[in-house]
Amino acid sequence: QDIQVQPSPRQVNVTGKSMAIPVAFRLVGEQEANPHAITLLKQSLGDRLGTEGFPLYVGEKGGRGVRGVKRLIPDHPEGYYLSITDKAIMLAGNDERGTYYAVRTFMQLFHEGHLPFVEIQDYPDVRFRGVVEGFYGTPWSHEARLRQLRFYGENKLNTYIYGPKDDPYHSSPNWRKPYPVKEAARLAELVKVADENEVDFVWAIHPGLDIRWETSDRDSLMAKFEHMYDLGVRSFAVFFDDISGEGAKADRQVELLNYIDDHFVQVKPDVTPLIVCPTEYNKGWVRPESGYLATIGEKLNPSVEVMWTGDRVISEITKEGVEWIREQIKRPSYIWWNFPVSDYVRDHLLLGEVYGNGKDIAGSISGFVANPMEWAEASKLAIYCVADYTWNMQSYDRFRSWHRAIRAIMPENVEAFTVFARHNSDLGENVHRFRREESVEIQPVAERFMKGYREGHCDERDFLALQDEFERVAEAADLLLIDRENEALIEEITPWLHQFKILGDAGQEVLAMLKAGERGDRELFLRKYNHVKALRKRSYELERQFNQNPYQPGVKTGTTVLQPLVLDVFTEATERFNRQNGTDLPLLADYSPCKLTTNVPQLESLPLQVYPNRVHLTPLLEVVKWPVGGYLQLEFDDAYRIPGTRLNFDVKGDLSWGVMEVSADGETWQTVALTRDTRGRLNGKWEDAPVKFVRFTNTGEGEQQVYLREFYVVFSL
Ligand SMILES: C=CCNC1=N[C@@H]2[C@@H](O)[C@H](O)[C@@H](CO)O[C@@H]2S1
Repeated sequence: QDIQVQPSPRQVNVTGKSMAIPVAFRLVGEQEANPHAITLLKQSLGDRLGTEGFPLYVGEKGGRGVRGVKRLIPDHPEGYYLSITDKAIMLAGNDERGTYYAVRTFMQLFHEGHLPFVEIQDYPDVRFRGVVEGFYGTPWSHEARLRQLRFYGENKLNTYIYGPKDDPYHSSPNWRKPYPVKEAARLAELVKVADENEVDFVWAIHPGLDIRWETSDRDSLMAKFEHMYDLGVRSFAVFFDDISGEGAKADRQVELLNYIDDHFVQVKPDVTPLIVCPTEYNKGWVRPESGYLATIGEKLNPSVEVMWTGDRVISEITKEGVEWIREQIKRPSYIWWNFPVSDYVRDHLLLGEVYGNGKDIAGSISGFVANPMEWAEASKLAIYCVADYTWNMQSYDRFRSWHRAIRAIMPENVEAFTVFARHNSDLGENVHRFRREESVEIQPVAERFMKGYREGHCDERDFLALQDEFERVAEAADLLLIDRENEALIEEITPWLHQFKILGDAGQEVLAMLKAGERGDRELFLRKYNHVKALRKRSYELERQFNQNPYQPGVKTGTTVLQPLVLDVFTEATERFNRQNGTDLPLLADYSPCKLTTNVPQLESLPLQVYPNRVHLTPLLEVVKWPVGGYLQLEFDDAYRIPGTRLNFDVKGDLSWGVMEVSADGETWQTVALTRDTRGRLNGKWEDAPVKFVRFTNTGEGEQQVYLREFYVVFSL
């Protein structure tokens, strides 16, 4: 039988034979072996484990128990040798963590009451593997973190980096302060559970927003690290990302990091290498003239790990890309992979396969950690696949891994969760232009069917296939809504499950409406027409009710294939009905009264949030570099009054370099006076003749670095 072990082991030799699981095991090596490995064994074997019975040897290279197989143990960090024969079981680690991983693998080999005779030699491709809780948005809860750490133990991930942007003790204003008692106790518990699961708990600090390059702040940072050390933390990181101004200076950063390395990390006996998240953390943001990366490469202690997100903020990691950055920073990079993070597309769930990263990058990276969604349980799908990919890249198979992840996370509802995940994986339009495949199997059917329908014929086979898919969508939503095996996951995705149910119903009904139209059954057509409109309205209301955040409020599902199909069929069938019957039933307008044009590179594909009388620009998390002459322009489909407009760039000082103007024709422009309110936001309004254009331009002397915190325009006829 083929051995199903997660992550996929490197070298497996099976003999095809197996034995019944012994009723008792004689454990050899308990005193010397990694105690967490022993604890795990006891948990899984229970009272079968004792001093009599089938010999079970456990221990690290050099230990008495595993003396005989010393040369079979892979000489790599966290490597292990495992063998099961009719004589004995051997679980031998190259180091303590290797022994723990040998036990993790051993536990997966019990199935159908048999133990296969097998020999495994295994070790990971990537040294540091895991997750960085580094997203904007609601930080994970304490319980969610505890579940994550146990999940990492099961999947041989050895790193969890704590760096939630919205934790005020990680970032400004309280990075200088110790945690309050309650939070401190919870962090101490996380460190303990991480340890039990052989996970390095890395505590990160994000001081760059307001750090002053003086000894007082340096001492504050050192004191905070001492405070975290006292809580049990043995791994540390400093994040200098998403900042501008003083905090972004490379030589200052390097001076501080080397000081921390020399006076803290290197002097404590048990602290792992310091990790830094640089300000220029992707190739798209590198300014050769700034010499930032050169300073890092030449002056930063070689023992410090440097994080990197790839060619862009959100990007696939390629061999060429990691070799380029390795040249710049004079060391392997520690990849911060921005997937499945969704803090820039918060109305979407990213449940698709993990793909696009090179299988040949292991030699040029020291770490690979995934930045997840604020939905901890839902992120486990991608995290499971990252565990498989980073442990054994060459054997990684994106579909096999994704399918096994679903089985691991929702064993009671594999089919339903597969349908749900299949149609909730793309991001839709977004400022980073990062997209993922979605609804891959049904997409060609939908495209072919719609093309044929527009040409006047309705392919019966495709019709039935689409109807079947929408039925499966509706079934999956209901099955998952009542699922009790993973309540934390269902709680996270419930808004999307309701939306998914509506989508399944709407799809079936719009196809029934099409059929009624084909048969000339007016009465039935109108019934279906009204039902689909009702479903669309329910969907719209659901969007207004759940997941309200200032960035991408709402609940999107099936946005790449299924939703557009429902809209296309509805529009086509309704237009036909109107022509045949001389009626003018309204279509489901998805038009937008406003479009954005800009010459500021980072704003190019910025989605707009359009409401009945307001249009919002999606706020950005990163620093926006606004060049001289850079403008951002909204063009409306009609002339409107502008009773209010607001912008907030979160910059100190005044905004004398910028001007807001309106125009009726795009030729002649009038300036809109802006007044600053108590929270530093600039407000304006235009009450004269209605206008079609609103724009904001940098008319100053130099490039400006701003945060696009808020920019909206209220318009009314
Ligand atoms: C290597 C450093 C990466 N630092 C980053 N900080 C930001 C993260 O906090 C965001 O979650 C992520 C996605 O919006 O974008 C950049 S990535």
